[in-house]
Amino acid sequence: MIELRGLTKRYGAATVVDGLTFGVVPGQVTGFLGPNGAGKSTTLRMVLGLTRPTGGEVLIDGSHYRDLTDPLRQVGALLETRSVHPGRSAHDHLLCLAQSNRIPRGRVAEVLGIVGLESVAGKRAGEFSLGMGQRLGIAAALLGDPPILLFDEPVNGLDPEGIRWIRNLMRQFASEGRTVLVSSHLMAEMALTADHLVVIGGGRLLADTTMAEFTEGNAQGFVRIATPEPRRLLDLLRDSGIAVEQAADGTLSATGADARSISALAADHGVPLDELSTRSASLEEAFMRLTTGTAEFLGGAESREAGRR
Ligand SMILES: Nc1ncnc2c1ncn2[C@@H]1O[C@H](COP(=O)(O)OP(=O)(O)OP(=O)(O)O)[C@@H](O)[C@H]1O
Repeated sequence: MIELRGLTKRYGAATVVDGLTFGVVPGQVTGFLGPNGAGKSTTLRMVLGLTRPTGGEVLIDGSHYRDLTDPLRQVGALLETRSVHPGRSAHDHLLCLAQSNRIPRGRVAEVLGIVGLESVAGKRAGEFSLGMGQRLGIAAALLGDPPILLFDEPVNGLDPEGIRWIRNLMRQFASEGRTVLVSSHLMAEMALTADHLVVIGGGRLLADTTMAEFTEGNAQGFVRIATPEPRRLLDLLRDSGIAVEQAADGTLSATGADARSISALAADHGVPLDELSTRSASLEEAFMRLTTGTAEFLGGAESREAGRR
């Protein structure tokens, strides 16, 4: 169990983690989601005692990280920036870690097996692909067979096969009763991996909910309408109490009414329709709505848009 209580980090005038309070429980995958720069890595580094909080605290099974008697056996972590000596083989890297943490050397072969690196155990880590490097990082996190595992953006840059492998591994760890906290900036990925969701933006807690609740509350349907008379139909829909927005391409999106009643309304007023289709909003859109304005780095048009806000 990990408990964050009012966890805060300031760098100069910037508050990058702002009073975070939430718990991460065993037996499930908790997704830690937020746009780039939201403060996820800083939070995870504070959990691991690598960055000192400005305020608040983190408890790991009731203790601060620095007070853990055998940290590698209690918490395993895969961070974004890893330090592996490029000239050292995967096997030797793990052996070195095991020896300095009083972990039996037999465990090295076990973890190499779990992550599927046995056949390249003698190869220099500097020659590893990104996916193999991730596997090695996970092997290191597993060395002490810890009940708590943290993963910072573990699927970044991986191919679909690698992503699926990591996803299954997380689920397996959770089913073994471990506490699994995994950060990501990809909602769709979290939807496939996490049971519980903690969303942050601008260092603040935006949501702490089960994945099921988030999906139910946000995967709201809407009706997309294309018409040569969008302005007229927009007014008609609004006058009937139907919430409707017009997109940049001129199409309308209506919520709170089904396609049949919109079609009837348009027919009654002689408004021609080119398209009428029922769509479901993606979780990615719900995530964007939740975090809009908090993202530090958005691409292209979105970034300029955010800059104007
Ligand atoms: N050592 C530091 N000194 C000053 N600012 C920092 C430091 N470390 C992080 N920051 C800032 O803190 C903010 C949060 O960064 P952090 O890496 O925790 O976010 P993140 O959610 O993990 O983002 P990403 O997905 O891009 O890794 C950013 O604005 C970053 O520039």
